[in-house]
Amino acid sequence: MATDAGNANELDWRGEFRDSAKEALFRRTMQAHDACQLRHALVVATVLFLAFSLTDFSLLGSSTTFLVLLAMRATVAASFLLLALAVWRRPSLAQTPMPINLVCLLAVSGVLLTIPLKPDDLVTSLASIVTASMALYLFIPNRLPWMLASNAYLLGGFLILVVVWSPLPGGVLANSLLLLGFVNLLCWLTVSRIHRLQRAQFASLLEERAINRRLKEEIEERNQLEQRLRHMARTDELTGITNRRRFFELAEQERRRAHRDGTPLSLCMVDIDYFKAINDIHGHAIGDLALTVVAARCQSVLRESDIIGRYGGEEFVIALPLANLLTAREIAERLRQAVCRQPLEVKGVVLDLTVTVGISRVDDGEMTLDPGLLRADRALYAGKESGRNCVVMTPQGPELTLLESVPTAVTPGAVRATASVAAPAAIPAGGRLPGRS
Ligand SMILES: Nc1nc2c(ncn2[C@@H]2O[C@H](COP(=O)(O)OP(=O)(O)OP(=O)(O)O)[C@@H](O)[C@H]2O)c(=O)[nH]1
Repeated sequence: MATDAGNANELDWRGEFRDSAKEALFRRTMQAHDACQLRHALVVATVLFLAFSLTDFSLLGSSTTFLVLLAMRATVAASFLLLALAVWRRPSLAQTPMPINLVCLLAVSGVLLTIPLKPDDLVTSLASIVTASMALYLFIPNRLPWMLASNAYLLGGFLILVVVWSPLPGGVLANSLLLLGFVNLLCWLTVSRIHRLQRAQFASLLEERAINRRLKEEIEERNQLEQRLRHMARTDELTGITNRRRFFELAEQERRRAHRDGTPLSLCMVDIDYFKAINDIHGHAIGDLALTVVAARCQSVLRESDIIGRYGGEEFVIALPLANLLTAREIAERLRQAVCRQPLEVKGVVLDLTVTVGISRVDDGEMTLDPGLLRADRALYAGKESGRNCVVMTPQGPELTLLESVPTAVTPGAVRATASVAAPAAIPAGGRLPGRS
C-alpha cells in the first residue's frame, strides 16, 4: 500500500508539506518540542557567548576593545535570555519568525564584530563563524529559508570584514571560504534530512490515526449490526414482541426455575377471533395492524416477568411465572377485556377485536412445555367452539376444586373451565363478524 509517508512529492524543497493545512498541523504538533529545543539552545548559547569574555580578557586585558566586546556579548546574551523567557511564557513564539530571526541577526552581528575588534585572532573568529553557522542550522528550530538567509549574512559579512580588516593571503581565504561552504552544505543537507524524516514520521502517524479511526467506526458499525441482528433474531418483526424461538428459550428457563423452586408456571394461548374475516374484508394491511394492536394490548396487562411471544399467525402465547391457574385466569380475563374494551378505528373502519384465551398450568413432573401448551391449545379450541371472546382453562392439580366452583355459562366474555364446557357451540349464523364500516 502506497503511504503518504513514502510519497516524496508531498514535500517541497524546504522539506515541508506542500499541503499548507498539513504543514500547519505538523507545526502545531511540534510547537512544544520546538519551544523546549529553542529555550535550551538559547541558554547554552548565552553561557558560550559569556564564556568567551574570559578568552577576550586574556587576549585584550581590560582595554576599550575588551569592554566593547563585553558590551556586545552582554547585549547578545541578554537578547538570548529574553527570548528564552518569552518562549517559556508563550511557546508559540518558538515558531514565530520575527523574534527568532531578530535575535539571530543580533548574534551573527556580534560574532562578525569580533573580526574587526580582534583582527589578529582570525583562527578563533573562523571557529566562531563555523560554530555559529552550525548552531543556526542545527540548534535553532527555524524554517530553512531563514536558516539560509542568516547563514548568507554570516558568510557575506565574514568575507567583507576579512577583506577590509584582515586581508589574508589568497590561498588561506579560499580555504576558509571552502570550509565555510562545506559546513553550510553539510548542515543544509542534514537539516533537510531531519525535516523530511520528521514529516514522514508525522504522515505515518496521521495515517495510523486514520486507520484506527476507520477501524473504530467499523467496530462500532459491526456492534450495531450485531445488536440489530440479535434483536431481529429474537423479535417478531410485525408486532415487536418476542418471536416464537425466543419465547421458547425464555419460557423453558422459567419452566426449569419453577421445577427447581417448586413454584407455579401457567401458560396462555391467545387467538384473535374471526381474524380471517378481518383479512378478507379489510385487507392484510389492516389485518397486520389489528395483530399489532392486539399484541400491544395483551402486553399492556402483563408484568415485566411475564413472557409473551407470537406463536404463529394470529396466535400468541404467554408464560406466567409464579402464577397458578387462579392468578392466570385473572390475568387472562384482564387481557381479554383490554383487547375488546375499545374498537380499533382505522381508515374509516371500526373493528371490534376480541380474543379467546386457553390457559393451562405446567405440572411439576413435566420436563418440557409441550404438554402444558397442548392443554392450553385444547382449552383455546374449546373456547372457540363455545362462542369465542372468552377465557377457558384446563383445571388440574390442587386448583381443581376451586375452578369447579367458577360459573360456566356459555356466553361470550365468560370464564370457563374445559371440564365444564358443553359441546362446541357453532358460530351464530350470520354471526358477529368483526368490522363495521
Ligand atoms: N394480516 C395477517 N394475517 C395473517 C398473518 N398470519 C396469519 N394470518 C391470517 O390469519 C388468519 C387466521 O385465520 P383462521 O386460523 O381461520 O382463524 P380465524 O379467522 O381467526 O377464526 P377463529 O380463530 O376460529 O376465530 C388466516 O387468514 C391467515 O392468513 C399475518 O402476519 N398478517
